[in-house]
Amino acid sequence: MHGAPCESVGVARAEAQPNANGNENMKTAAIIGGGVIGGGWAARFLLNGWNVRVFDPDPEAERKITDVLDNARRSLPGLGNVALPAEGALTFHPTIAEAVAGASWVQESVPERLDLKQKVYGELQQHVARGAVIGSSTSGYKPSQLQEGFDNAAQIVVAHPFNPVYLMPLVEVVTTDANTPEVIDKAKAIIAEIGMYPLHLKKEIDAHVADRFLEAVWREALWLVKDGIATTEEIDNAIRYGFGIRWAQMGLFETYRVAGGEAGMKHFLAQFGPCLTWPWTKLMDVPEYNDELVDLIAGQSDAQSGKYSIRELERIRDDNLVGMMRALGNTNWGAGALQNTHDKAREGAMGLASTMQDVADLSQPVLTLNRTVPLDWTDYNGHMTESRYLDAFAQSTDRMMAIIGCDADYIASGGSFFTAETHIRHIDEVHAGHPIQVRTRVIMAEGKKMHLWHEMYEGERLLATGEHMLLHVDLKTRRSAPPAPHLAENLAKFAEAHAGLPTPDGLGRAIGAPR
Ligand SMILES: NC(=O)C1=CN([C@@H]2O[C@H](COP(=O)(O)OP(=O)(O)OC[C@H]3O[C@@H](n4cnc5c(N)ncnc54)[C@H](O)[C@@H]3O)[C@@H](O)[C@H]2O)C=CC1
Ligand SMILES: C[N+](C)(C)CC(=O)CC(=O)[O-]
Repeated sequence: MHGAPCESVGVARAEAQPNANGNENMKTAAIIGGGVIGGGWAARFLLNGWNVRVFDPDPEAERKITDVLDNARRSLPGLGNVALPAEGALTFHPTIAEAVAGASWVQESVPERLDLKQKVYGELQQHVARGAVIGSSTSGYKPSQLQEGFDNAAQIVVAHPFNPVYLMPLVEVVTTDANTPEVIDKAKAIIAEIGMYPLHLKKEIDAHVADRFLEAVWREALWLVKDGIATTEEIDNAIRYGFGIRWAQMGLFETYRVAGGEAGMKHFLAQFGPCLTWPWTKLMDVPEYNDELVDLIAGQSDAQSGKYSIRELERIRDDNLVGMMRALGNTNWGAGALQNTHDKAREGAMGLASTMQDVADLSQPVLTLNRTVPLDWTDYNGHMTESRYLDAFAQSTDRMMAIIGCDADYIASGGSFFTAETHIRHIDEVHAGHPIQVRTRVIMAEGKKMHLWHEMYEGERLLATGEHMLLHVDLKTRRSAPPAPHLAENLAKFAEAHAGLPTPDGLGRAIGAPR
């Protein structure tokens, strides 16, 4: 179970959350082929609250999906700043007909062989409800090749993901004239709902967009190794110490625009356009695929990374992906901005209020944080590190400020709160991947002062308390000043309502002077 909103606090008025395992209102996805990619799709849907039904003839499929799910449960819940809904139910089925029953999304991820995929589509045509979307994970085939000869062509689209599907947001959506606008809209909406980014291509093309880049880079890298210019490790270093980091945040064109200096892209093109006719690339020329090439590449790869198991590499990759995407979230850019938008859309459903009107019961502490401890919040002691307690409480304070009306517009108009004093007590430890919630009380609101009391819980286990004194300031003079009347009024409502609650244990505590 992941982060169900707590019932006993002043949570936002929210739509009822579906509960795990068996709620018939839950959405259902069918996964046909549960290998590397199908397993990733299964995890993405499950952790976003969907029921998942799998068909895969491999007797090892259940174990393999469980392994992928372990990785996903470890990394995805902490990616965003809002808890995920309760997990759906995962079931395995002996036939395609049984697996697709009740599914509104069917994702085909069988091996990349057109004859095999078409055989599967023949069965899907007979059993999938016509209102459902059928997405194919194919890396290279065009949707017209998958639709050909089937009378349900309208519901078949390419939905090409990236590995690991549970963390990577991009899905290339490729359609044809056979697809109805309803199917395309539904496909895009469901992809967005599970936290991904649907990139709808203007036309179909072999290998879509991203794999064409990857193929070009891959071919050139194989040449560089074959010709003895660089090893696999040196090529990886050229990417990870160089353009790979840039690409992750600005892509290709925006990066080159900046590289053109003040004159931007035109200057960049004037400077580097002529290189297009220089012998910088062998892109159209493919190295011969033979045992010698395989031994060379695989041998260097073993020497480079053989000290790690694939499982270890997956975890290193996932830790890094989560850390990078969370860093991009702090600057609200690229994949981080996408995650922030996804979080924002789910706040209400997870019991988090944004305004006074959202708060169902003013007399109770307000739920101001409902999230999972992310991988990058832990330290060498293997638990959430101390600075993140302040981070979490600061997020709670920000939400409380927004609720009383000190939102982005108010701050832009010149008023805000500064924290004058903080006291945090660490009561119990908590680990990455665990759900935490903060409940907040207004202890006192007088003139410029706002005195807040935060309690952090995992379930009903108290983890920490934070006592914070804030002062309202005029951002022009940088001096304390009275808040706008509507803020003062809202704060007073909370202070009055919370005054009826028992005095919190530890309120006003200081670290005593040495005796
Ligand atoms: N591995 C990657 O990096 C990516 C792969 N893809 C695409 O995803 C698809 C699947 O690739 P992977 O997951 O890598 O392959 P995989 O080999 O890991 O998994 C394929 C799974 O399909 C199952 N299978 C075989 N025949 C089946 C059938 N008739 N019905 C149901 N299941 C069947 C196999 O038992 C296996 O578990 C391919 O189209 C591939 O191009 C897309 C993005 C990335
Ligand atoms: C190698 N590949 C063509 C299967 C890769 C993809 O399709 C996307 C990815 O995850 O890199």
